[in-house]
Amino acid sequence: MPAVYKRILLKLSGEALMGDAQYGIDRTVIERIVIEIAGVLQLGVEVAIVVGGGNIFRGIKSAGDGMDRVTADYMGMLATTMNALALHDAMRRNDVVSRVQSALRIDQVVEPYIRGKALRYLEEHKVVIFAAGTGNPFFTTDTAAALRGMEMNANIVLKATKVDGIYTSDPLENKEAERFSKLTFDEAINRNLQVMDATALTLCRDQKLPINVFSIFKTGALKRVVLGEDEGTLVNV
Ligand SMILES: Nc1ncnc2c1ncn2[C@@H]1O[C@H](COP(=O)(O)OP(=O)(O)OP(=O)(O)O)[C@@H](O)[C@H]1O
Ligand SMILES: O=c1ccn([C@@H]2O[C@H](COP(=O)(O)O)[C@@H](O)[C@H]2O)c(=O)[nH]1
Repeated sequence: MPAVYKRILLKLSGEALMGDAQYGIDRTVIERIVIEIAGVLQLGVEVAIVVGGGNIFRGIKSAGDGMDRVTADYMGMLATTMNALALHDAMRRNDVVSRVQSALRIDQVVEPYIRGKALRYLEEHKVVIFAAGTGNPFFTTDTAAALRGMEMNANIVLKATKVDGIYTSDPLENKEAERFSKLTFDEAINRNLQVMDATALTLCRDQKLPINVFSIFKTGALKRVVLGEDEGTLVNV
């Protein structure tokens, strides 16, 4: 069966990378994610990735603890860069060719974000991992995923997270919550469902870029989404 999307922007939650631990990166989890990604590359799909940083550092929490918000946000963006490097390394070990581009300049470590170069890598079927979010404080990696998704002319943003879709309320806190299989952007925004930030949803709505929220822990789920099967929650106009 052919893939229904030629190019995807995969948003990987930082928290998903820590598995059952309280923080950091679980090597087994990251290896499993790389194998799932390799599966969709085999279908000929071009893969761009934005990785979160919640497993290492979340700016808004530290700002709440008294730290300067902008400083905390820069630390958060650096945390996403650590995750990007870990992912890049796991890909190398599994013979998946990838490149990391950072929205903040740290040239000795990774190359800077250059749109044309990223597009070329994707055309060459190299995975491009975008680090440091948007490069601006007061944003999130969900918004970076929407932004890079649009810049890369991706067909869809796939939010890979710990839960298998969007629910009426957080399923990790409310066992009675029910999953939506489809939602419009307006429904997702107006219901304030908290699974993705409103800036990201609004950007995707305005550019008519669909989103699918699915579980990265469910084996084969990424492939099923790419094949257009009923998996996770699809948000569309
Ligand atoms: N209505 C809802 N439906 C589904 N999940 C929800 C909902 N409300 C809150 N959540 C929570 O949102 C989480 C998804 O966000 P995620 O952990 O991917 O955060 P993130 O900030 O994008 O990632 P990171 O860990 O990189 O900071 C889910 O794990 C779930 O617990
Ligand atoms: O564009 C961006 C992206 C992220 N940040 C900061 O990084 C952390 C981690 O990102 P998550 O999306 O929460 O995984 C975030 O809390 C921000 O502090 C940013 O400032 N700008």
